[in-house]
Amino acid sequence: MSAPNSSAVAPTAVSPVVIATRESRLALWQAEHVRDLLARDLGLHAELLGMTTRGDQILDRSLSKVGGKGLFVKELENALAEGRARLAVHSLKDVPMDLPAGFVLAAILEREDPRDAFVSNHHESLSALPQRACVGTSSLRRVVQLKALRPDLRIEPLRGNLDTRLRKLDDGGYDAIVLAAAGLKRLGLADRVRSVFEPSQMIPAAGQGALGLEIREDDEVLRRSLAQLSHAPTWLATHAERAVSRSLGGSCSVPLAAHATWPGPGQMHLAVALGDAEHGMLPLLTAEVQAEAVDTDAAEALGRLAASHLRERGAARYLAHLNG
Ligand SMILES: NCc1[nH]cc(CCC(=O)O)c1CC(=O)O
Repeated sequence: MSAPNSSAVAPTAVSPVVIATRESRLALWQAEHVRDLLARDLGLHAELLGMTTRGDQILDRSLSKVGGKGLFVKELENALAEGRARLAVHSLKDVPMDLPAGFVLAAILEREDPRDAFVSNHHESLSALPQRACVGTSSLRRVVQLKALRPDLRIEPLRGNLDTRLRKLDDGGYDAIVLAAAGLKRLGLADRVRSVFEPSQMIPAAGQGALGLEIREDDEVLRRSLAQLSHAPTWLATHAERAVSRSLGGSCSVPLAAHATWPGPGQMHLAVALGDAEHGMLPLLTAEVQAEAVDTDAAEALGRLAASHLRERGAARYLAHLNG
């Protein structure tokens, strides 16, 4: 990593904090949202630096086959390393479990709706779909859970940004598609949601609906400022969720679901599911754990406990071919 001198400069009204962002409509909305929070809550002036990442350019192949989520993040990190930007805003679920050396998550913002949404022009819900209906999604996590709920469905790949996916539905290519509710809400598209999947039915991805603010580890001034924006319950819940994946050695080619909630004060409940990426033939493995989780260590310990339950139930069989 190069040693940019901007880390010595405290963020002030006169030196804007440059926010590196992808250029999809959702990414821009999220970066603008963070820019507005910096102004409103911290009195900091920020500007956006739009970037096209490799992940955005690859539309024809399943992302998991070409290098995964990291593709969306790496180019933004390069901008941070080179001092072209101070801050990168990410959908947390697209952020790999372990950041490269020299980078940290300075804050995680309060989570938007973490649920998956059923979107269709002719059908109200998954259970209302006719036999052998065609559902679009390229998320392995959604594929294995949809198959567990409705083995008769034909599940077809669906890639592209939110607008592209909705257009492909409207063009008649699918009876229904499944998308994150959070993205649709952020873009003012909540009216496209016919029904939401309760997390008990379709467990969301680790970090779904939350935004992560990434900076250089040595940018301590900005780190202290941004810490004020972090939402503690979301931070703890998403650290538990991400610890499941880290513990299983997961990448995005693993159809892993992890979702933490707060059933009582200080009490965290964590639901996880693991499917079979290769052929979807193995039954969905699930586990639920609950414990007090008042700090990051306890939250991550709960994540590791959930992972150990999955391992006891045979997770190795589901993961074996991934390392081959
Ligand atoms: N995988 C792409 C992605 N990354 C983040 C979101 C939006 C929701 C979020 O912030 O978690 C989406 C769209 C989707 O999954 O439908």
